[in-house]
Amino acid sequence: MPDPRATVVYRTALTTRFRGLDSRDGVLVRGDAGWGEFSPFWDYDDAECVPWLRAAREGADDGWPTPVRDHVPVNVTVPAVGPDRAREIVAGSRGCRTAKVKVAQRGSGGDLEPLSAEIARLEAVRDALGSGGRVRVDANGAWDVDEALRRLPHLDRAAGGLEYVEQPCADVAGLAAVRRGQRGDAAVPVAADESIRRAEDPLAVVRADGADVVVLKVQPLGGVRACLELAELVGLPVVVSSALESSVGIAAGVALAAALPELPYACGLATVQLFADDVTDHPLLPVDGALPVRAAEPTRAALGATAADPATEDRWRDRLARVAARAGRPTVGPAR
Ligand SMILES: O=C(O)CCC(=O)C1=CC=C[C@@H](O)[C@@H]1C(=O)O
Ligand SMILES: [Mg+2]
Repeated sequence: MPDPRATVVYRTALTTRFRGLDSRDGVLVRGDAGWGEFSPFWDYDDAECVPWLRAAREGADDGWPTPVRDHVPVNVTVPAVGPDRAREIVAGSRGCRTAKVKVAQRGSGGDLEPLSAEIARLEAVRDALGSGGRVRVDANGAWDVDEALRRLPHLDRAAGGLEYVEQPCADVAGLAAVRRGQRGDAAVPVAADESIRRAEDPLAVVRADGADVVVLKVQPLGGVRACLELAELVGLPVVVSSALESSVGIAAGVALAAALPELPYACGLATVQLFADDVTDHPLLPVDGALPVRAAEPTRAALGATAADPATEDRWRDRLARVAARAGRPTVGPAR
Protein backbone atom coordinates (compact mmCIF):
# COMPACT_ATOMS: atom_id res chain seq x y z
CA MET A 1 0.00 0.00 0.00
CA PRO A 2 1.32 3.53 -0.73
CA ASP A 3 2.39 5.67 2.21
CA PRO A 4 -0.89 7.17 3.48
CA ARG A 5 0.95 10.28 4.70
CA ALA A 6 1.66 11.40 1.13
CA THR A 7 -0.70 10.64 -1.76
CA VAL A 8 -3.04 7.70 -2.13
CA VAL A 9 -4.95 6.66 -5.24
CA TYR A 10 -8.35 5.10 -4.54
CA ARG A 11 -10.90 3.33 -6.66
CA THR A 12 -14.29 1.91 -5.76
CA ALA A 13 -17.31 0.46 -7.54
CA LEU A 14 -20.55 2.47 -7.39
CA THR A 15 -23.66 0.77 -6.02
CA THR A 16 -25.80 2.31 -8.79
CA ARG A 17 -24.68 3.58 -12.20
CA PHE A 18 -24.40 7.39 -12.00
CA ARG A 19 -23.33 9.99 -14.58
CA GLY A 20 -22.55 7.04 -16.89
CA LEU A 21 -20.06 5.70 -14.32
CA ASP A 22 -19.89 2.31 -12.61
CA SER A 23 -16.78 3.15 -10.55
CA ARG A 24 -15.09 6.21 -9.12
CA ASP A 25 -11.40 6.94 -8.59
CA GLY A 26 -9.17 9.79 -7.47
CA VAL A 27 -6.16 10.87 -5.42
CA LEU A 28 -6.08 11.79 -1.74
CA VAL A 29 -3.34 14.22 -0.73
CA ARG A 30 -2.04 14.70 2.77
CA GLY A 31 -0.62 17.99 4.09
CA ASP A 32 -0.03 19.78 7.39
CA ALA A 33 -3.71 20.73 7.77
CA GLY A 34 -5.24 17.37 6.86
CA TRP A 35 -6.46 15.59 3.74
CA GLY A 36 -7.63 16.88 0.37
CA GLU A 37 -9.12 15.09 -2.63
CA PHE A 38 -8.23 15.53 -6.30
CA SER A 39 -10.73 13.61 -8.40
CA PRO A 40 -11.77 15.40 -11.59
CA PHE A 41 -13.86 13.19 -13.87
CA TRP A 42 -11.89 11.74 -16.76
CA ASP A 43 -13.76 13.87 -19.30
CA TYR A 44 -12.15 17.03 -17.82
CA ASP A 45 -8.96 18.13 -19.60
CA ASP A 46 -5.83 19.20 -17.71
CA ALA A 47 -6.65 22.92 -17.84
CA GLU A 48 -10.09 22.30 -16.32
CA CYS A 49 -8.47 20.22 -13.55
CA VAL A 50 -6.42 23.11 -12.11
CA PRO A 51 -9.16 24.37 -9.73
CA TRP A 52 -9.76 20.77 -8.60
CA LEU A 53 -6.13 20.61 -7.53
CA ARG A 54 -6.36 24.00 -5.81
CA ALA A 55 -9.27 22.63 -3.77
CA ALA A 56 -7.30 19.50 -2.80
CA ARG A 57 -4.36 21.60 -1.67
CA GLU A 58 -6.60 23.87 0.38
CA GLY A 59 -7.81 20.81 2.32
CA ALA A 60 -4.31 19.45 2.75
CA ASP A 61 -2.36 22.67 3.41
CA ASP A 62 -4.76 25.29 4.79
CA GLY A 63 -7.78 23.55 6.32
CA TRP A 64 -11.27 25.04 6.50
CA PRO A 65 -12.79 28.35 7.63
CA THR A 66 -14.65 28.50 10.94
CA PRO A 67 -18.06 26.79 10.71
CA VAL A 68 -21.26 28.55 11.75
CA ARG A 69 -23.30 25.33 12.16
CA ASP A 70 -22.53 21.80 13.34
CA HIS A 71 -24.62 19.78 10.92
CA VAL A 72 -25.72 20.09 7.30
CA PRO A 73 -29.10 18.79 6.03
CA VAL A 74 -28.61 16.72 2.87
CA ASN A 75 -30.68 15.29 0.03
CA VAL A 76 -30.71 11.70 -1.12
CA THR A 77 -29.60 11.46 -4.75
CA VAL A 78 -31.74 9.23 -6.95
CA PRO A 79 -30.07 8.25 -10.24
CA ALA A 80 -32.08 7.40 -13.38
CA VAL A 81 -33.45 4.12 -12.06
CA GLY A 82 -36.84 2.40 -12.18
CA PRO A 83 -39.53 3.18 -9.60
CA ASP A 84 -38.85 0.18 -7.35
CA ARG A 85 -35.16 0.98 -7.03
CA ALA A 86 -35.98 4.69 -6.53
CA ARG A 87 -38.27 3.78 -3.64
CA GLU A 88 -35.54 1.58 -2.13
CA ILE A 89 -32.92 4.35 -2.39
CA VAL A 90 -35.16 6.86 -0.62
CA ALA A 91 -36.13 4.34 2.07
CA GLY A 92 -32.43 3.59 2.71
CA SER A 93 -31.36 7.23 2.77
CA ARG A 94 -30.83 7.53 6.52
CA GLY A 95 -33.56 10.04 7.16
CA CYS A 96 -33.15 12.42 4.19
CA ARG A 97 -36.25 14.60 3.83
CA THR A 98 -35.25 15.94 0.40
CA ALA A 99 -34.63 13.88 -2.74
CA LYS A 100 -32.84 14.94 -5.91
CA VAL A 101 -33.95 12.87 -8.86
CA LYS A 102 -32.07 12.60 -12.15
CA VAL A 103 -34.18 13.18 -15.26
CA ALA A 104 -33.50 13.87 -18.97
CA GLN A 105 -31.24 10.83 -19.35
CA ARG A 106 -30.36 9.77 -22.87
CA GLY A 107 -30.32 6.11 -23.90
CA SER A 108 -27.54 4.55 -25.98
CA GLY A 109 -29.40 5.61 -29.15
CA GLY A 110 -29.36 9.23 -27.94
CA ASP A 111 -33.11 9.40 -27.27
CA LEU A 112 -34.41 11.12 -24.14
CA GLU A 113 -35.98 8.85 -21.53
CA PRO A 114 -39.78 8.86 -22.02
CA LEU A 115 -41.73 11.26 -19.86
CA SER A 116 -43.75 8.31 -18.50
CA ALA A 117 -40.58 6.76 -16.97
CA GLU A 118 -39.66 10.06 -15.31
CA ILE A 119 -43.20 10.42 -13.96
CA ALA A 120 -43.10 6.87 -12.53
CA ARG A 121 -39.75 7.58 -10.82
CA LEU A 122 -41.01 10.84 -9.31
CA GLU A 123 -44.26 9.30 -8.09
CA ALA A 124 -42.28 6.53 -6.39
CA VAL A 125 -39.96 9.05 -4.74
CA ARG A 126 -42.86 11.14 -3.46
CA ASP A 127 -44.56 8.02 -2.18
CA ALA A 128 -41.41 6.91 -0.32
CA LEU A 129 -40.74 10.39 1.12
CA GLY A 130 -44.28 11.10 2.28
CA SER A 131 -46.07 14.40 1.98
CA GLY A 132 -43.64 16.41 4.12
CA GLY A 133 -40.54 15.76 1.99
CA ARG A 134 -39.11 17.91 -0.80
CA VAL A 135 -38.32 16.78 -4.32
CA ARG A 136 -36.03 18.43 -6.89
CA VAL A 137 -34.93 17.21 -10.33
CA ASP A 138 -31.64 17.55 -12.21
CA ALA A 139 -31.67 17.50 -16.04
CA ASN A 140 -27.92 18.16 -16.48
CA GLY A 141 -28.66 20.55 -19.35
CA ALA A 142 -30.17 17.88 -21.59
CA TRP A 143 -33.44 19.57 -22.57
CA ASP A 144 -33.99 22.37 -25.02
CA VAL A 145 -36.31 25.14 -23.83
CA ASP A 146 -39.46 23.67 -25.44
CA GLU A 147 -38.80 20.21 -24.00
CA ALA A 148 -38.24 21.70 -20.53
CA LEU A 149 -41.44 23.74 -20.71
CA ARG A 150 -43.36 20.70 -21.97
CA ARG A 151 -42.10 18.28 -19.31
CA LEU A 152 -41.90 20.45 -16.21
CA PRO A 153 -45.65 20.75 -15.45
CA HIS A 154 -46.01 16.93 -15.66
CA LEU A 155 -42.96 16.33 -13.45
CA ASP A 156 -44.12 18.99 -11.00
CA ARG A 157 -47.47 17.21 -10.68
CA ALA A 158 -45.91 13.72 -10.37
CA ALA A 159 -43.59 14.94 -7.61
CA GLY A 160 -46.42 16.60 -5.71
CA GLY A 161 -44.60 19.92 -6.24
CA LEU A 162 -40.96 20.42 -7.26
CA GLU A 163 -38.62 22.43 -5.09
CA TYR A 164 -36.58 23.36 -8.20
CA VAL A 165 -35.21 22.05 -11.49
CA GLU A 166 -31.41 21.95 -11.72
CA GLN A 167 -29.83 22.94 -15.06
CA PRO A 168 -32.83 22.22 -17.34
CA CYS A 169 -30.94 23.46 -20.42
CA ALA A 170 -27.27 23.65 -21.32
CA ASP A 171 -26.79 27.40 -21.66
CA VAL A 172 -27.58 30.55 -19.73
CA ALA A 173 -30.04 31.83 -22.35
CA GLY A 174 -31.95 28.53 -22.05
CA LEU A 175 -32.15 28.79 -18.26
CA ALA A 176 -33.44 32.35 -18.50
CA ALA A 177 -36.03 31.30 -21.12
CA VAL A 178 -37.28 28.46 -18.89
CA ARG A 179 -37.71 30.90 -16.03
CA ARG A 180 -39.57 33.39 -18.23
CA GLY A 181 -41.64 30.79 -20.07
CA GLN A 182 -43.42 29.18 -17.10
CA ARG A 183 -46.79 30.28 -15.77
CA GLY A 184 -46.26 32.54 -12.78
CA ASP A 185 -48.23 30.67 -10.12
CA ALA A 186 -46.98 27.22 -11.20
CA ALA A 187 -43.39 28.15 -12.06
CA VAL A 188 -40.71 25.70 -10.93
CA PRO A 189 -37.64 27.63 -9.70
CA VAL A 190 -34.41 27.08 -11.67
CA ALA A 191 -31.03 26.13 -10.15
CA ALA A 192 -27.80 26.65 -12.10
CA ASP A 193 -25.12 23.95 -11.80
CA GLU A 194 -23.03 23.45 -14.98
CA SER A 195 -23.65 27.15 -15.82
CA ILE A 196 -21.61 27.94 -12.69
CA ARG A 197 -19.03 25.17 -12.43
CA ARG A 198 -18.14 24.77 -16.12
CA ALA A 199 -18.60 28.42 -17.14
CA GLU A 200 -15.84 30.89 -18.00
CA ASP A 201 -17.92 33.54 -16.24
CA PRO A 202 -19.99 32.05 -13.39
CA LEU A 203 -21.80 35.37 -12.88
CA ALA A 204 -23.22 35.42 -16.43
CA VAL A 205 -26.21 33.30 -15.34
CA VAL A 206 -27.01 35.77 -12.58
CA ARG A 207 -26.80 38.78 -14.89
CA ALA A 208 -29.11 37.02 -17.37
CA ASP A 209 -31.72 36.34 -14.63
CA GLY A 210 -31.22 32.64 -15.39
CA ALA A 211 -31.33 31.23 -11.85
CA ASP A 212 -33.23 31.33 -8.57
CA VAL A 213 -30.63 29.14 -6.82
CA VAL A 214 -26.98 28.30 -7.51
CA VAL A 215 -25.28 24.94 -6.99
CA LEU A 216 -21.67 25.19 -5.80
CA LYS A 217 -19.20 22.29 -5.90
CA VAL A 218 -15.92 22.76 -4.08
CA GLN A 219 -13.49 20.93 -6.38
CA PRO A 220 -14.45 22.37 -9.79
CA LEU A 221 -14.72 25.86 -8.28
CA GLY A 222 -11.26 25.82 -6.69
CA GLY A 223 -11.90 25.32 -2.97
CA VAL A 224 -14.04 26.29 -0.01
CA ARG A 225 -12.80 29.90 0.21
CA ALA A 226 -13.23 30.45 -3.55
CA CYS A 227 -16.83 29.20 -3.22
CA LEU A 228 -17.54 31.47 -0.25
CA GLU A 229 -16.35 34.46 -2.30
CA LEU A 230 -18.43 33.37 -5.28
CA ALA A 231 -21.52 32.88 -3.08
CA GLU A 232 -21.18 36.44 -1.87
CA LEU A 233 -20.86 37.81 -5.41
CA VAL A 234 -23.79 35.75 -6.69
CA GLY A 235 -26.16 36.87 -3.93
CA LEU A 236 -28.62 33.97 -4.51
CA PRO A 237 -29.40 30.99 -2.24
CA VAL A 238 -26.68 28.33 -2.45
CA VAL A 239 -26.93 24.55 -2.52
CA VAL A 240 -23.59 22.82 -1.92
CA SER A 241 -23.28 19.62 -3.89
CA SER A 242 -20.70 16.88 -4.25
CA ALA A 243 -18.62 15.92 -7.25
CA LEU A 244 -19.21 12.29 -6.29
CA GLU A 245 -16.19 12.13 -3.99
CA SER A 246 -15.00 9.86 -1.20
CA SER A 247 -15.61 11.08 2.35
CA VAL A 248 -12.43 13.18 2.11
CA GLY A 249 -13.85 15.27 -0.75
CA ILE A 250 -17.29 15.34 0.85
CA ALA A 251 -15.74 16.83 4.01
CA ALA A 252 -14.69 19.85 1.93
CA GLY A 253 -18.29 20.28 0.74
CA VAL A 254 -19.49 19.98 4.31
CA ALA A 255 -16.94 22.62 5.35
CA LEU A 256 -18.34 25.00 2.72
CA ALA A 257 -21.96 24.32 3.72
CA ALA A 258 -20.99 24.80 7.37
CA ALA A 259 -19.35 28.17 6.71
CA LEU A 260 -22.05 29.77 4.51
CA PRO A 261 -23.95 32.50 6.37
CA GLU A 262 -27.31 31.12 5.13
CA LEU A 263 -28.19 27.55 4.17
CA PRO A 264 -31.85 27.47 3.14
CA TYR A 265 -31.78 24.16 1.18
CA ALA A 266 -30.60 20.60 1.81
CA CYS A 267 -27.20 19.96 0.20
CA GLY A 268 -26.28 17.29 -2.37
CA LEU A 269 -23.59 15.78 -0.16
CA ALA A 270 -25.04 12.36 0.65
CA THR A 271 -23.32 10.67 -2.29
CA VAL A 272 -21.02 8.40 -0.26
CA GLN A 273 -24.17 6.26 -0.28
CA LEU A 274 -23.42 5.58 -3.95
CA PHE A 275 -19.92 4.22 -3.13
CA ALA A 276 -19.53 0.46 -2.61
CA ASP A 277 -16.47 1.23 -0.42
CA ASP A 278 -15.08 4.38 1.13
CA VAL A 279 -11.53 5.44 2.10
CA THR A 280 -12.35 5.61 5.82
CA ASP A 281 -14.03 3.38 8.38
CA HIS A 282 -15.99 6.48 9.50
CA PRO A 283 -17.73 7.59 6.28
CA LEU A 284 -19.60 10.87 6.03
CA LEU A 285 -23.07 9.36 5.81
CA PRO A 286 -26.25 11.11 6.98
CA VAL A 287 -27.69 10.70 10.44
CA ASP A 288 -31.37 11.74 10.54
CA GLY A 289 -30.95 13.38 7.13
CA ALA A 290 -27.93 15.52 8.03
CA LEU A 291 -24.14 15.22 7.91
CA PRO A 292 -22.03 16.12 10.93
CA VAL A 293 -19.52 18.92 10.37
CA ARG A 294 -16.17 17.17 10.69
CA ALA A 295 -13.12 16.10 8.73
CA ALA A 296 -12.76 12.60 7.28
CA GLU A 297 -9.59 10.73 8.13
CA PRO A 298 -8.65 7.83 5.81
CA THR A 299 -8.01 4.60 7.68
CA ARG A 300 -5.52 1.89 6.84
CA ALA A 301 -8.08 -0.92 6.44
CA ALA A 302 -10.37 1.17 4.24
CA LEU A 303 -7.45 2.37 2.09
CA GLY A 304 -6.49 -1.28 1.64
CA ALA A 305 -10.02 -2.12 0.44
CA THR A 306 -10.09 0.83 -2.00
CA ALA A 307 -6.46 0.58 -3.25
CA ALA A 308 -6.37 1.23 -7.00
CA ASP A 309 -4.94 -1.26 -9.49
CA PRO A 310 -1.47 -0.32 -10.87
CA ALA A 311 -2.78 1.05 -14.19
CA THR A 312 -5.26 3.38 -12.44
CA GLU A 313 -2.56 4.39 -9.96
CA ASP A 314 -0.14 5.33 -12.79
CA ARG A 315 -2.85 7.20 -14.65
CA TRP A 316 -3.63 9.37 -11.60
CA ARG A 317 0.00 10.02 -10.69
CA ASP A 318 0.70 11.18 -14.25
CA ARG A 319 -2.40 13.37 -14.24
CA LEU A 320 -1.56 14.88 -10.85
CA ALA A 321 1.98 15.70 -12.01
CA ARG A 322 0.74 17.29 -15.25
CA VAL A 323 -1.93 19.39 -13.52
CA ALA A 324 0.48 20.38 -10.72
CA ALA A 325 2.96 21.58 -13.36
CA ARG A 326 0.19 23.72 -14.90
CA ALA A 327 -0.86 25.01 -11.50
CA GLY A 328 2.72 26.10 -10.88
CA ARG A 329 3.50 24.33 -7.63
CA PRO A 330 5.05 20.94 -6.94
CA THR A 331 2.86 17.90 -6.36
CA VAL A 332 1.82 17.49 -2.73
CA GLY A 333 3.83 14.76 -1.01
CA PRO A 334 6.83 12.88 -2.35
CA ALA A 335 6.67 11.04 -5.65
CA ARG A 336 6.44 7.27 -5.39
O1 LIG B 1 -26.43 16.95 -5.93
C1 LIG B 1 -26.52 15.75 -5.61
O2 LIG B 1 -27.53 15.29 -5.06
C2 LIG B 1 -25.39 14.79 -5.83
C3 LIG B 1 -24.30 15.19 -6.75
C4 LIG B 1 -24.67 15.19 -8.20
O3 LIG B 1 -25.82 15.11 -8.57
C5 LIG B 1 -23.63 15.26 -9.16
C6 LIG B 1 -22.35 14.96 -8.78
C7 LIG B 1 -21.32 14.87 -9.72
C8 LIG B 1 -21.54 15.18 -11.02
C9 LIG B 1 -22.78 15.70 -11.51
O4 LIG B 1 -23.12 15.15 -12.75
C10 LIG B 1 -23.97 15.58 -10.57
C11 LIG B 1 -24.77 16.90 -10.76
O5 LIG B 1 -25.06 17.23 -11.89
O6 LIG B 1 -25.11 17.63 -9.86
MG1 LIG C 1 -26.36 18.99 -11.38
